Amino acid sequence: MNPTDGRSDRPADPGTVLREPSDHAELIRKASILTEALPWMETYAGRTVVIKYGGNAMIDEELKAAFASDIVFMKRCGLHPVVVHGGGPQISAMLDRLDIRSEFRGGFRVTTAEAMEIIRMVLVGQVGRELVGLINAHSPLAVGMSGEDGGLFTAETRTAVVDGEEVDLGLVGDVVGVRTGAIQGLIDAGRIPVVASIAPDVDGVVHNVNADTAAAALAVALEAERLVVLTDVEGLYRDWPSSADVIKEIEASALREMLPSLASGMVPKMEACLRAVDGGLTRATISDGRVPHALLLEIFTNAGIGTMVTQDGLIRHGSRVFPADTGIPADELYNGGRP
Ligand SMILES: Nc1ncnc2c1ncn2[C@@H]1O[C@H](COP(=O)(O)OP(=O)(O)O)[C@@H](O)[C@H]1O
Ligand SMILES: CC(=O)N[C@@H](CCC(=O)OP(=O)(O)O)C(=O)O
Repeated sequence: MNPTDGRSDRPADPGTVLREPSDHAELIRKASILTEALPWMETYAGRTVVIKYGGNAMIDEELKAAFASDIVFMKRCGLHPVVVHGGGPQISAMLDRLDIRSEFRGGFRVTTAEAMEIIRMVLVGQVGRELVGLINAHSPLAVGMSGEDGGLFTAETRTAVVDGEEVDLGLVGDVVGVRTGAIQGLIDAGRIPVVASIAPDVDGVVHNVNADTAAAALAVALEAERLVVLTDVEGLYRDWPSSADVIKEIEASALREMLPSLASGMVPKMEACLRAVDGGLTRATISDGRVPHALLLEIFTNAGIGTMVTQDGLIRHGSRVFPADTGIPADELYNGGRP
């Protein structure tokens, strides 16, 4: 990408133009945004951040391009982004075109062997390819892979519980094993892994894994610093669908209590956040992927956006979350100190 893009309105010699006071205010505002980002860059430098990019947040071309540039921005700031993508709407569209019926139970797609072939084709051959292309339009950093590559994921067939009853989902899997070697190799080589959420079981039978589930399993296995799930709502609503009251922050135990009352796509998402914090991440966030550059706002600003799920017993200072028993003065923590 041409680094002078967006600067074409700049005078050839900025020194010849006396800027209006309002320009100064605008410039100071821009500078303050950059300085706000600095402690976050320091905190996250060299750290792995797993980002789940949901199919519903992927249907707008401009948003997709903004997402790709955010990922490259993170990489250039010294973070190690790892993308796990969904593709639910894209899978549904292709299954419809081919006249293959599919339904969701408890937030998971009931998957026949026939549907599985299409799901694999759409996730690996279509959605993943497109994301890799969008990132690589900036720099050739992204490498696509799926849970089948390098033995990344091992799946086990899972069921769902709907209205207290166990439901058979067909070839839907949970991730029971993660071999991080291939991903770590890519990270070490300066690449950005872009992962499709399908996975073979021990017999090599490929399963359809919800992308939130896959992202959480990968974040835990990589001992990632953050899991950010981008979706098509502002966050977790308290009384959805009757209210749009977004829960800004919730501890794992409170979320566990809320889980049985959640509906549709939020079930795998919140299960995934719990899995991440139970597995050692201090927090996992659901952010609104419909907001351009939501990822930058979540990672590099003090306020962040969306719903943050934290381990129990964490304290907050600003929007940063640290274990309560670190004994480190809050001011030090706020300035980028790590427990
Ligand atoms: N409590 C809730 N708060 C927010 N959204 C909810 C809630 N319960 C169910 N949902 C639904 O979950 C959807 C997000 O899940 P999903 O469609 O699978 O997204 P994605 O494609 O990003 O994985 C929302 O669009 C909303 O319809
Ligand atoms: C088992 C299951 O439901 N798998 C999902 C996989 C894709 C996905 O998770 O896509 P989103 O993130 O866009 O929802 C599906 O078939 O739709």
